[in-house]
Amino acid sequence: MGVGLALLRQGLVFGANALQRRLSVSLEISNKDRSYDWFLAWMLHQNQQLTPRAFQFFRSHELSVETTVKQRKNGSSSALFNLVAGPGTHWFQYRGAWMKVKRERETRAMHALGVPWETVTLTALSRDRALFPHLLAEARDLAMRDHEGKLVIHTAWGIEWRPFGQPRQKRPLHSVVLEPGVSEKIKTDCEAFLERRQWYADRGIPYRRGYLLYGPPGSGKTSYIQALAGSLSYDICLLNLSERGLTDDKLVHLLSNAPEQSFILIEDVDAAFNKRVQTSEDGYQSSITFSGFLNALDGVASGEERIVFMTTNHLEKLDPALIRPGRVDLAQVIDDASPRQAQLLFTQFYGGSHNVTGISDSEVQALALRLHDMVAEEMHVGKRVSMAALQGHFIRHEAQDALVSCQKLFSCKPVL
Ligand SMILES: Nc1ncnc2c1ncn2[C@@H]1O[C@H](COP(=O)(O)OP(=O)(O)OP(=O)(O)O)[C@@H](O)[C@H]1O
Repeated sequence: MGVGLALLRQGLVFGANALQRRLSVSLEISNKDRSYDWFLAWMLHQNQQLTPRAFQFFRSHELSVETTVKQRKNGSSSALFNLVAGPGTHWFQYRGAWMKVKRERETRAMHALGVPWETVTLTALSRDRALFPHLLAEARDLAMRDHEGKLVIHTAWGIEWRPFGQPRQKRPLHSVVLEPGVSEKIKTDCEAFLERRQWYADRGIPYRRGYLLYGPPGSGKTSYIQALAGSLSYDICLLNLSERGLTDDKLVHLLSNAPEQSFILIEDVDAAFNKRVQTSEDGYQSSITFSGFLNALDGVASGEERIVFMTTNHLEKLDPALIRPGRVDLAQVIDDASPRQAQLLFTQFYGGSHNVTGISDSEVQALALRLHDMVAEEMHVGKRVSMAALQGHFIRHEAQDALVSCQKLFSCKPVL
């Protein structure tokens, strides 16, 4: 009797397993893969839409919170709390099939950035294998739709690039006021490069272009690069050379595996390689070497497109090896406010549709002209002001008052 029952039990277990194998398909997605974030965002989206027949969560008791901070136009911000399926088991229905989501977190092993490894295992109670590609394609399309018309900033995650934060509203290129012709020069160069892929291939020249924007802090270097990326529908890959754990090998990998249609942005490149030894402010010496960095910039000769933007406040500190043609093809100074730039920034700020001060546009123009003359006079005696300082000043003052207290913003600075 006992033997019979044991056999029956074993038979049932075997049968149930066989049935499960035949009637269900499973898919494992780890947070090493890009589709992991897409899938979680898709789950969240479905949960918010709550289209009961297409998608339905069993009332789950294991939740995680995802907080998104949204900046409003008036500068204030609000936080949205979204409850997503946390580690544990959840069920939902997709295209008529029940699906089990098992989200697991590995607590012992951590990712280099202190993020635990995670996996979600999806098991569909259906024999239809096409469900997963459908679901993943939906999740990817949703993520792409979210990014459409927006600027995505990626940062390095170990040897991978991952989107950092929410996609941002693109900044119009004209809102970064540079000296006449400078923006056009850089944009035209970049566009000409993008049209010459075949030209490079025919001559066996690696298809890459390097830009260096140099000048004092707050002159608009970063803002311009981001606005340019947005105007060309490119993303930004922000590379921090001082990051702990970054090695020469990882750098080569990151530079050769940047997402398509993206600029690689390396800020303050002088700080990273002062005197060819790489140190950060707290004295930490990373394992990247200067020659390793140059090799990574050169990369292996390949047809892959690569556009690198570097910025610095101190051109004189850069090693000539770094700024030779091939590594830096176009170097452009982006300086403190010129009289013309200050005038334009003023009219952009207070004039046209932004005119909420009640003064006429011609009065705004007249004030802008006075600012133009003030900047010219100050420059004459060796005093200058950054565009960032002017912007900050305009934010705090009405058009009529802006000029009164403007003078104290100027300080003596060496001319580049
Ligand atoms: N030329 C400019 N036109 C419009 N706004 C500007 C300009 N320059 C700076 N700003 C404003 O000042 C702020 C700082 O600018 P940004 O970070 O681009 O300067 P930066 O040159 O990259 O500075 P740093 O060298 O310190 O990194 C931004 O909010 C930007 O809007």
